[in-house]
Amino acid sequence: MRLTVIGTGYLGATHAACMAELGHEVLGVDVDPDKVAALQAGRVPFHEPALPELLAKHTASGRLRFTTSYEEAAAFGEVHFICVGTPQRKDSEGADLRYVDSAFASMARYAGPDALLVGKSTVPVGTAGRLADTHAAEIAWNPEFLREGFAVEDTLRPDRLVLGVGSERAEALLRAVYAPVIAAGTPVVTADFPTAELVKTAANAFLATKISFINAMAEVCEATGADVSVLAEAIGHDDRIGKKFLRSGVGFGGGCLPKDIRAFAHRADELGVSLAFLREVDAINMRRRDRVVELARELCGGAVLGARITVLGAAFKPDSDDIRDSPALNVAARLRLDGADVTVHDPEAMDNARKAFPLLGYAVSAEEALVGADLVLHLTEWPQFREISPDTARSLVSRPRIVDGRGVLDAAEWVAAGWEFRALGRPAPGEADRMGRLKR
Ligand SMILES: NC(=O)C1=CN([C@@H]2O[C@H](COP(=O)(O)OP(=O)(O)OC[C@H]3O[C@@H](n4cnc5c(N)ncnc54)[C@H](O)[C@@H]3O)[C@@H](O)[C@H]2O)C=CC1
Ligand SMILES: O=C(O)[C@H]1O[C@H](OP(=O)(O)OP(=O)(O)OC[C@H]2O[C@@H](n3ccc(=O)[nH]c3=O)[C@H](O)[C@@H]2O)[C@H](O)[C@@H](O)[C@@H]1O
Repeated sequence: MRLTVIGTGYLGATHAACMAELGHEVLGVDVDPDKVAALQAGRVPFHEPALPELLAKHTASGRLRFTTSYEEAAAFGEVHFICVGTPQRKDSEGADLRYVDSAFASMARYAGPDALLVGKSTVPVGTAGRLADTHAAEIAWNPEFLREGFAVEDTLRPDRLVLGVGSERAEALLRAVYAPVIAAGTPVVTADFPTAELVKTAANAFLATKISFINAMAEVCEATGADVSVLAEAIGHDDRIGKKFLRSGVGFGGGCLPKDIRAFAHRADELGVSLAFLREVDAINMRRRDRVVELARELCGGAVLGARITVLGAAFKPDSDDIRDSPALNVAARLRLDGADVTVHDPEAMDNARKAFPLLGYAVSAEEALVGADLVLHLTEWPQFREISPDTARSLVSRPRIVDGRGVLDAAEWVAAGWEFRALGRPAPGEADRMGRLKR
């Protein structure tokens, strides 16, 4: 089939390359000419494992092309996937739909009567219906559940496909697009527009809630001397709870979970339904960042003014260079504001971080970042950081003090190398002998 993908960011570029991998002829469209030029040259303008190989393969074969022209896109294919951004509005918690509205309007203007416009962006419930009422072209909604860092794998082998359709023809077209994925046994859920839209926001709300649940337990652990990592493991053994998304730490960030729970709570208010608990989920999440800042102050003797602080990590999660709402950079920037001399290192997100936070210091390697540090904060769990030898690190810093904001470093190893070691939601190693006694 001949497909177009409108908006070629993290979602759209991945979707375009994966649709080519499924055997389709694909034309990607973006309003950003630099992005289009990079993609057309076979270069992915962000870090996403496995995507560069796929993009190079299909741009070289000519099966995948990119353009800035909607006119060309309308003439090219019949099914158009809309993957533009839906960031948080500047003036409220709600989603900014201007890019979605503009992409649908542009496509509807040029598209022929047989075109199917398929929304993939995450939108407030009711958006698809409103667009269907506004435009003559047929509309469908096919929300996306991929995770950054696993985007290609998640697109080619998703847990499920959700097809929000208003006609048998739309369903048949989408089933044809995804035929190889469906043939591999992927469950398909067909739904009306509002249900399809809600599946997406509900899934992200559930994931965010699970993370904040364990982080709220971390707060209770901190107040009692209990250990949240043991707690998470133990409750995770219950199949009904499961171990996934129970990693406590500095909390969730990124271009999706934070803005999606805010937009969902906002939309629910408009509908007269209370999703107030999502505001608590958000608040718990933001308190974890406060807690790291507070721990940094505590470890630096009450104030960070003048302290040299190393922040390991800038991306919102490993295997990504995405710094949107990154907990690591949020903490780093706040410490800088409090007068600390902050140096950041990240294996992939340095360019993006530098652009967004030019006042922070940056080091080309973790080792360079550690030199002379009074305090080390481990805030994005890149595998590379787990390989740092506590002994080597000890020889580089001024004062061996570390906060593990992701709960993955081996405390015993760091303590044995002479480090003062703190992790969120876990007793400091020296406190272990008080096991079984309540702190308060
Ligand atoms: N990043 C992710 O992992 C996932 C994102 N989503 C959702 O997908 C949507 C896109 O997210 P990202 O790809 O992360 O955003 P992004 O910001 O990386 O990409 C959006 C792209 O759309 C382009 N664009 C904006 N207006 C346009 C227009 N009128 N015509 C053509 N292109 C236009 C921008 O230049 C940009 O390249 C959002 O709704 C997001 O919530 C859903 C699942 C996963
Ligand atoms: O709508 C979206 O864009 C996507 O949002 C998330 O994907 P993503 O943001 O790429 O990354 P996640 O792996 O979900 O991690 C999100 C944040 O939660 C944090 N996290 C995750 C898991 C966990 O146990 N604890 C935890 O703090 C991560 O460090 C990261 O900051 C969802 O997992 C995807 O299904 C969804 O498609």
